[in-house]
Amino acid sequence: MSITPIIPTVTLNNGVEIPQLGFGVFQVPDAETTAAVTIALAAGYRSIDTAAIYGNEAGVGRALADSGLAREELFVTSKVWNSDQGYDSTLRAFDATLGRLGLEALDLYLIHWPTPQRGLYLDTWRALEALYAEGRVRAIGVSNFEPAHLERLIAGSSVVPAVNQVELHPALQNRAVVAADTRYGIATEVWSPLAQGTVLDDPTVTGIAAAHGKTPAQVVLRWHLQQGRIVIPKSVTPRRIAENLDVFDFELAGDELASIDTLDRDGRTGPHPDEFNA
Ligand SMILES: NC(=O)C1=CN([C@@H]2O[C@H](COP(=O)(O)OP(=O)(O)OC[C@H]3O[C@@H](n4cnc5c(N)ncnc54)[C@H](OP(=O)(O)O)[C@@H]3O)[C@@H](O)[C@H]2O)C=CC1
Ligand SMILES: O=C(O)C(=O)[C@@H](O)[C@H](O)C(=O)CO
Repeated sequence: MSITPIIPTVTLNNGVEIPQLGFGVFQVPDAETTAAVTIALAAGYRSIDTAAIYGNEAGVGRALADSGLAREELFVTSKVWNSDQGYDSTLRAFDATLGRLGLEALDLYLIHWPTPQRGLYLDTWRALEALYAEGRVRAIGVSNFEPAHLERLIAGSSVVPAVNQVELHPALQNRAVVAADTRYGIATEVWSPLAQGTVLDDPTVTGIAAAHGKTPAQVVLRWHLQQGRIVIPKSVTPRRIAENLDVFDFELAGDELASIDTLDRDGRTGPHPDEFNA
């Protein structure tokens, strides 16, 4: 008999609690998203990370509606895409996102990328602040914000982001961003926590996995969790969806965490936020 794990939560800077482990759906076609999210919810995930640009908010919404789970049991995140930045266009994008998801409110809404060349992330943030003030979203945050972007945002606004969702895994530990998040009281949420699978054959990781009778993916997720980070691994493979949740029955020792720390090598899988201007 499988037991549904209890997923710990992280308390955000406005008191809202977010599950520390959620389910990401980047690169999952809309038609396949309902099945993947349904499997994830049945396995015990309660937090789903999507974005307008993923084109699968409707698929997520169908799975949420069919799940039979009460709305307050779920934590749903989406993001405003770069081309929708700006005050009015962000408000319109948010309405469209809610419509596709079939929800009345979001749990977390993020600015997807700063795209600093546009010069619009402050206007975009003001729209998120308005949505937050109206109670249409329980927490607002950013994604892919470097320390300088955070500094400018916080200096020019009244709500400190609750979350900064950034690329982080053993090969790209993004220490300066984590330090800035901590300094400002922002929770770091990790995208590509498994580096899209590319760190799973590293001998340090496989050695620790063998010692614990766990998989490399479970070891990498545990490394994140024990450092307080929020993770949103993606999989469309039922066995892996369950595997990635089965990480609450073992603990890495301090020297094991430290040996994974040594794998940092600027191994970015995505674009640098200062350069990404799509
Ligand atoms: N804010 C942002 O800019 C970004 C946000 N994200 C968010 O973060 C989420 C996670 O990041 P993502 O880039 O998808 O990458 P992940 O690091 O979660 O890796 C996903 C890849 O790893 C494979 N995988 C998953 N679990 C296992 C396992 N247990 N063993 C072996 N392989 C495994 C998956 O394969 P398979 O599916 O075939 O099982 C898939 O190829 C996204 O889905 C999205 O929600 C991602 C990128 C950017
Ligand atoms: O997955 C995301 O959330 C992203 O923003 C990126 O992966 C982006 O869409 C991209 O494809 C960059 O090359």
